[in-house]
Amino acid sequence: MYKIAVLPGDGIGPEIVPEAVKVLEVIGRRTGIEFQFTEALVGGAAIDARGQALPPETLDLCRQSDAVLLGAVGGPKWDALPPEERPETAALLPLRKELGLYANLRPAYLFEPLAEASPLKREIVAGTDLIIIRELTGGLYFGPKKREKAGTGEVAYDTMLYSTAEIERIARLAFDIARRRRCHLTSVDKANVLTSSRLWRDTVESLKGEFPEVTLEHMYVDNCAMQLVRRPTRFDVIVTENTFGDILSDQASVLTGSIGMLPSASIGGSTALYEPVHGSAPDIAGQQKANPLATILSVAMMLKYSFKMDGAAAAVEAAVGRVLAKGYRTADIYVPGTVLVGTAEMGALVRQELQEG
Ligand SMILES: NC(=O)C1=CN([C@@H]2O[C@H](COP(=O)(O)OP(=O)(O)OC[C@H]3O[C@@H](n4cnc5c(N)ncnc54)[C@H](O)[C@@H]3O)[C@@H](O)[C@H]2O)C=CC1
Ligand SMILES: CC(C)CC(=O)C(=O)O
Ligand SMILES: [Mg+2]
Repeated sequence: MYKIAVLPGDGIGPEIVPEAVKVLEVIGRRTGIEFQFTEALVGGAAIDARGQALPPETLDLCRQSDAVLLGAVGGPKWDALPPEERPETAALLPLRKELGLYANLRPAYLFEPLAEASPLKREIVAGTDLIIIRELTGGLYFGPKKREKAGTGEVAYDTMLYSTAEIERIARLAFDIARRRRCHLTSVDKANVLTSSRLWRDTVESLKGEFPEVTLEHMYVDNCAMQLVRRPTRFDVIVTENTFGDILSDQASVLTGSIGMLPSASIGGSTALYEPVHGSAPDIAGQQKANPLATILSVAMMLKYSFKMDGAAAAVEAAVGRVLAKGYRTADIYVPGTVLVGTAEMGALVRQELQEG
C-alpha cells in the first residue's frame, strides 16, 4: 500500500488533480496495488481556510506519505499579500525545501501527433526528447533578499548563492541521468557574468572524469534559450540553476505543443513530489478548459520514480499517446480537424485507453 498526499491547491489545481488521481486508481485496480489518497490544503486555498499557505498538518502529511501530488498554487486573489505570506513563497518554496527536494526533473517530450500544435514548425520540433534538471532548493529563489527604503526611493536585491556541495549533488544526478539516456549533458549557466555561475561551471567540470561515457558541454543561458527553439533535438539532458531552469522549461514546453503537456518530478528527499510544470492558470480556472495531461504524466513519473512501477508508468504514457493519436485535444493543443474536449473528458479518455490497453 502506498500513501499519497494530494494537494490540489488553487486555480485549475482542483480540476486537473482529480483526473490524475483517477488514473492512479485504474492502475491500482490493474496491478492490485492499493493507493491511499489523503487530501490537504495548500496555497491560497489554505490561506482562505486556515490563515496560512502551508499549514503544519499539510507538511506533516507530506512527510508521512510515500509521494505527494500537487496541482498548483497562487492567483490574483493572493497577489497583494506580503511576500512572506503569498502562496508561492510561503507554501511552494518551503514545501520543496522542507522535503529536501533539490532536483526537479522536467522532461519535454513531443508526442508525435502534437507536432502541429506547436507554433514552431513540425521539422523543428519533430523528435524533441529532452529533460531539464532544475536545481530546486538553492540559487536565486533561496538566496538572501531584501527590499528597503533608500533616499527618496527603494533598493531591492535577490542573491544567486550556491555552495560546491549543492552544485555537486545536482550535477552528479544529471550526469547519472545522462548516462542512462543519450549520454549528452548540457550545463547551462551565465559564467561570462555571474560569479555563482563560474563556481557552477568549475564544479560541474570537475565531475566529468567520474562519468567518462557522458559528453559534457557548457552553454550560456541566453544562447540555450535560443538553441532550444532553433534545434531542440540537439539536447538530451540540461542541468541548470533554479531560476534558469524555471524559465527554460516553460519555453521548452512550447516544443511539446503546450505547457499543459509538461510533467515534473521533484526528488532528492525521502518523499518525492509530482506536479505539472505550469501554474494555477487563473485565466481558465473553473471552466473545464485546462489540459490535465501534464498532471497525468506527472503521476506516470510518480509510478516510475517513487514506486518503481516502470510498466505502469509506460502504460499511462502509452494511453496518453493513443488518446492524442485518436485526435482528442483540450483547447491549448487544439488544431482544426481534431476533437475539442474538456478537462474531465480528457481524463476519462485516458482512463478508457488504460483499461482497454
Ligand atoms: N508550481 C506552481 O504552483 C506554480 C504557480 N504559479 C502561479 O500560478 C499563477 C498563474 O501564473 P502564470 O504566470 O499565469 O502561469 P501559468 O502556468 O499558470 O499560465 C500561463 C498560461 O498557460 C496556460 N496554461 C497553464 N496550464 C495550463 C493547462 N494545464 N492547460 C491549458 N493551459 C494552461 C494558462 O491558461 C496561461 O495562459 C501565478 O499566481 C503564479 O505565481 C506559476 C507557476 C508554477
Ligand atoms: C513560484 C515559482 C517558483 C513556481 C514556478 O514557476 C515553478 O516552479 O515552475
Ligand atoms: Mg515555473
